[in-house]
Parts: sequence; C-alpha cells; structure tokens
Amino acid sequence: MSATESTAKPPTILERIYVQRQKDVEAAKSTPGTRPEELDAYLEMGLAPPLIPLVSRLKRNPSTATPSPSLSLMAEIKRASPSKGDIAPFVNPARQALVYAQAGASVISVLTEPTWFKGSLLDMRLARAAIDALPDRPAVLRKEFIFSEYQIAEARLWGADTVLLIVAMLEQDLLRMLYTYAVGLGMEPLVEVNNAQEMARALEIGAKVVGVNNRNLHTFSVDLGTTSGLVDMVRERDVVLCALSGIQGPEDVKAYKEQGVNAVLVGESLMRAGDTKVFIKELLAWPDA
Ligand SMILES: O=C(O)c1ccccc1NCC(=O)[C@H](O)[C@H](O)COP(=O)(O)O
Repeated sequence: MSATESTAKPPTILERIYVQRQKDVEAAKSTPGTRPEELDAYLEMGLAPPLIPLVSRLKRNPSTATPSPSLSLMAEIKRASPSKGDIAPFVNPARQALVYAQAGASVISVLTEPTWFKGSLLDMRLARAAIDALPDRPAVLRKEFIFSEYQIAEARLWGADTVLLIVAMLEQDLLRMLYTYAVGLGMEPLVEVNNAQEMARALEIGAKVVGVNNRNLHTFSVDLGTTSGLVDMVRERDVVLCALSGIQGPEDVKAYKEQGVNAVLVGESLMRAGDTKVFIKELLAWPDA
C-alpha cells in the first residue's frame, strides 16, 4: 500500500490503521499547543531529552563479550494488537520497561497507536522515565504507523531515540524524506520490510537498521522464514538486521543466530511470560548477569 493508492478491495488492517492515524494526526496538528510550528519551536529550543545512538546500542547485549555472542533484544510493550486483541491491557509500561532493561534489552519498543494497540505517547514517556537514569540504558523506539514528519517530531519530544518506518506504507520519496528528517533529529530509524523488494528500497535510502517483519501486515500470517530469506541481501553490508514478530522460544533465536541475524524484536511472548527476566535470558541464551 502507498499513501496515495486507492483500491476497490476491502481495506486491509494496515490501510484502516493508516486512515485512522491520518485523522488522529490532523487533530493533534490543529490542537493549540501541539501544532507543527509549536513542536518545531520546542525542538529549536533544545527541549527534547538527550538521545542515545541506536546502532551502537543494538550491537551491545549481555553476551557481547562472550566467545559466541547471541543476538540483541528489542523488547516490546504491547497492550493489544489487531491480530490477538487484548494481550496485557493493564500493563504498567514503566515497570515493564525497567524489567526489560534489567534483563539486558538493547531497545524498548513502545507501541503508541491507541485504537488497535491501546498504546500512547504517555506509555512511551513513562517507559523512558523508568530507565532514564540507568547506566547504559536501552534505546526507546516509538513503534508507530508513521507517515509524517510531525509524528517524528512528536516522538523526539516525548523521549524516543528512534522511530519505526514501515516501507509498505510509504512511497519511496516519502520514505527517504522521513528517514532523512529522523536522522537530522539524531534518530536512526528502524526501517521495516517484509519482502525482497521492500528490502531493496530500505537499502536504497541507506538504512542502517533494517527489521524484517515476519508478520504480513495485510493478512496477519506469520512466517519466521521471511527474515531468513532476506539475510543474504545484507550479508556484506554494514546493516544491523533484526527479525520482527512471531518469536516465541530459544530455538527461533538459535536459528536466526546461525543465519547471521543480529537482533530480534519480541512483543507478545514477553508480555505473556511468567518470569520475564528468566524468559529473556533463556530466549536469548545470554550468560548470567
Ligand atoms: O501484531 C499485530 O497484530 C499487528 C497487526 C498489524 C500491524 C502491526 C502489528 N504488530 C506490530 C508489530 O510489528 C509487532 O507488535 C511486533 O513485531 C512484535 O510482534 P510479536 O512478537 O509477534 O508480538
């Protein structure tokens, strides 16, 4: 789907989210206090909180110094989803972020979309506040359906270190413009792809962190082989390759490690884990802290 395309078929979930988010963003843009020129002024005044760089943080995890380092973790705070409904609607995002950080996550991903995921910018702000003073804190990712610079400015002001750009939602010129804008604000984006054509588009704009979504956002079907099938496209490149969605157990991560994947992004399995820290340590096969 692109921002401009129309289709006679019933809208997919991605299209429905996109339409709703356009309305949400228009409302925010016309609200006194959050108009684009006001966000720009806050950015120019240097009011956004300090950043940490995504790429170097993603390359560090509790196994980095061991003889056979495992993958890094992007740990997601996910209250609900279109495919599963409620997952953990009453989670405390601050507490969850702290647990993820203490377990060794490199990135805390916070879904900020309200209608289908029950997330918010406040969730992200609280997650960041909970980990802010930690030594070597994880980076904070605004996990959102982004199609405008406005949403990236919002993310920066609310404490994100990085933002998600979904290639399937954006025409190439817009993708490049949003990527450049985010980098200009100090945030290296996570660029999400789902097939070889989208991967080629991510590489063409110079993305340094690429996530392959194993979940097809049009059909919800999950295939962990989606990431495996695209590893060769980045093998000789200076790209951090992340597998996104559907990761449930250590065997999934072990297979990705053998294939050369650098990081995994995990949502539902972490939200449903009994002992989150133990689950993470076993999932990633990390050494004792
Ligand atoms: O999770 C969904 O149902 C979903 C549907 C449509 C668009 C996006 C969706 N999820 C966003 C994500 O990318 C996942 O939350 C993330 O990759 C973690 O996935 P999982 O570990 O399977 O919860």
